[in-house]
Amino acid sequence: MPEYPKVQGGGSLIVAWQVKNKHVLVVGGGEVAAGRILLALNADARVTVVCPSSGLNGEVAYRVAEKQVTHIDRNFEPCDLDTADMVLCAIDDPEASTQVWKLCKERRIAANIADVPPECDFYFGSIHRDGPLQVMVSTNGNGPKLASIVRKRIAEALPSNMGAAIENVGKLRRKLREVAPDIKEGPKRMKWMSGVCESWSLDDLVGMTEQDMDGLLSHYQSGDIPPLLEVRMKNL
Ligand SMILES: C[C@@]1(CC(=O)O)C2=NC(=C\c3[nH]c(c(CCC(=O)O)c3CC(=O)O)Cc3[nH]c(c(CC(=O)O)c3CCC(=O)O)/C=C3\N/C(=C\2)[C@@H](CCC(=O)O)[C@]3(C)CC(=O)O)/[C@H]1CCC(=O)O
Ligand SMILES: NC(=O)c1ccc[n+]([C@@H]2O[C@H](COP(=O)([O-])OP(=O)(O)OC[C@H]3O[C@@H](n4cnc5c(N)ncnc54)[C@H](O)[C@@H]3O)[C@@H](O)[C@H]2O)c1
Repeated sequence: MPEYPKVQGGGSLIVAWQVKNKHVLVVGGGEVAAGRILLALNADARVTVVCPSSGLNGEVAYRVAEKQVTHIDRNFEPCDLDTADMVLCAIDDPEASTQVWKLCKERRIAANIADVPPECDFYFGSIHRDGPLQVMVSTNGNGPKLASIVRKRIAEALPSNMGAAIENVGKLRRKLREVAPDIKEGPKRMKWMSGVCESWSLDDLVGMTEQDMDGLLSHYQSGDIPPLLEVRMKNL
């Protein structure tokens, strides 16, 4: 019998949820809401905030004034859910937030009620961001402060050019798909791309210019992965 991975229940399904152009409703306009709004905007969501103007904190008021978010100037009403794909609730009124949660469940809308784990379809985590790189730490409700401490340790351990390297690899992968668009090339493309990531250093990946990429890609057909210096010599 082969050894298969052991199931470790009690975790979360960690995914990178694509909310680009989806409607995210944020209920409340305080400090926690400000954090949720930024995270949703960073993921290119269309954000609506429902909260009386008098309750908006400085950051949320700024995003309203800059038209980064749509603002509904009153307390939450059930009709606010009509266009929502996701709801993030961060209000200081437990009864009202339980009401928001119940309505979301009736309508099967994914929701997070800040600080109320039984009223969350998903938890937030502590996030490190560096360009296209995102690292999220979750302690699955056990210790949010520790999540933040672990996230800082991970971030300190990462090279400072990691995000830039990933950005360049993204460019190279898109170019590779132009050079070898055939769906049947999938396995060859993937093997070659993994080889580049493994054999080139982070500094090579960061320093790779458009010309270097084209030079490297000219070796794709043969399957070779020459070092960066060799690619540059050929370009001379
Ligand atoms: C990670 C982070 C993301 C974010 O919210 O953006 C986040 N909480 C953060 C901070 C934080 N929250 C709290 C403290 C005080 C110290 C402490 O209690 O540790 C601190 C520390 C601080 O403020 O520095 C209080 C707290 N939080 C929850 C409860 C209710 C409960 O536990 O029952 C209570 C009240 C407990 C009580 O009354 O005693 C619940 C949740 N908080 C979560 C996420 C989800 C689980 C995440 C996980 O387990 O990994 C979950 C389940 C639901 C959710 O809200 O999504 C963010 C750090 C971001 C960063 O700094 O990087
Ligand atoms: N998960 C976390 O990291 C975390 C951290 C701190 C606090 N919290 C929780 O998040 C909630 C909000 O915290 P905060 O510090 O942002 O509070 P806050 O007092 O700064 O903000 C509360 C906001 O809710 C608005 N509001 C109240 N009732 C409303 C309603 N019915 N409709 C629309 N808006 C309404 C208020 O006008 C205000 O803008 C609290 O329940 C708190 O326990 C979570």
